[in-house]
Amino acid sequence: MASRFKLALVQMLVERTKELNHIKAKKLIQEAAKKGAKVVVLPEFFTSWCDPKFFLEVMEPVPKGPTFTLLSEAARENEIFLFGGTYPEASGKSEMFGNLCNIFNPRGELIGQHRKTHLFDVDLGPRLRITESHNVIPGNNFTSVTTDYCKIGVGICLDLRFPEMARIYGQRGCNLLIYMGAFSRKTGPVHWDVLSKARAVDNQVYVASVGPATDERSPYVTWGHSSVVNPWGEIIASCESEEAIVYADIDFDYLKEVRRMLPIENQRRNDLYTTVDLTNGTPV
Ligand SMILES: NC(=O)CCC(=O)C(=O)O
Repeated sequence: MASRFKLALVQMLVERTKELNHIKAKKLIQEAAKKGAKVVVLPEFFTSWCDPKFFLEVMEPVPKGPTFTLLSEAARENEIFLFGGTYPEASGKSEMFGNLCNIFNPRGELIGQHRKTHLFDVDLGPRLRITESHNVIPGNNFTSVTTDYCKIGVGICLDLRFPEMARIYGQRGCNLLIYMGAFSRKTGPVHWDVLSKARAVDNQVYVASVGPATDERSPYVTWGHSSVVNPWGEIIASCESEEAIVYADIDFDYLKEVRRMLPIENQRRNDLYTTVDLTNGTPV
C-alpha cells in the first residue's frame, strides 16, 4: 500500500434542483481528480436543500437511481475512490427514506453503502426543532471499506458525535474516518472541529469532515468549514463557509510516528473496559 495519498473534500454549494447539483458535482469531482486527488468526498444531502419537502422531491429508487449512476460513472471516468455524499433513498413507505452514502472504487464498482445510524431529533430553539426520525429510517450497520491506501470508516453527520462508533472503526483497523455532514449553524461553530479532533485523537487516525457550503436561501442553513484533522489532532486543511475543495495529504508514516510517540493502544486497559461491535459488520 502507498504511504500517502491526496484526499479531496468537496464543499459544494447545493442548488435547489437535482439536475443542477448533478452538473456541479460532476464538475467538482473532475476538478479534484485533475489536481491529483485519489479519494474524493461529497457532502451529506448534496442533491437538494436540507428539508423534508425537498428530500421527498429528490428521493431515488434502490438500487440504482440517476444519482447512483452519476457517481459510479464519475468514479470510473476519473479513476478515483468516490465517497458519494448522501441522498434520500426511497423505502417504499411513502414519506420515509434512508440517508444513503454509496462508495465506489476507480472502476465505478460499489464497494460500500452506509445509512446514517444516529438521527437528529433536537430542539435547538424556535426555528431549529428537527425530528429526523419522522422521515429517516436509520441504518443499523457500521461501514468500513478497503481502498488501495487504507481501510476507511464512514459516518454521516450526527454519527460524528459518537465515540463508540469511531472506536469500532479504530478496532477494525481504519486509519481514516470520513464523515459527510450537514451540521447546523447553531451547533457547528462550537462542536464541529472539537468532535473531529476528538475522534482523531481518540483513535490516532485522520478524520475528514465535509459539509455543504453555507446557503442562506436554504430552509436549513449549514455550517460548512470542511476539514481534515491529523492523528495528532491538528487541522491540516480546511475552508470556511463558501464553496471550496479542501485538499490534504494523508501520510501513513506520520500516523505511525504519532502512534510510536504516544502508544495508547499498548496502554489501553482491555481488562477493565471494552467496545463491542454488535452489528453484523458485513460490508456490502
Ligand atoms: N443532520 C445532522 O445530523 C446534523 C447534526 C448536527 O448539526 C449536530 O450538531 O449534531
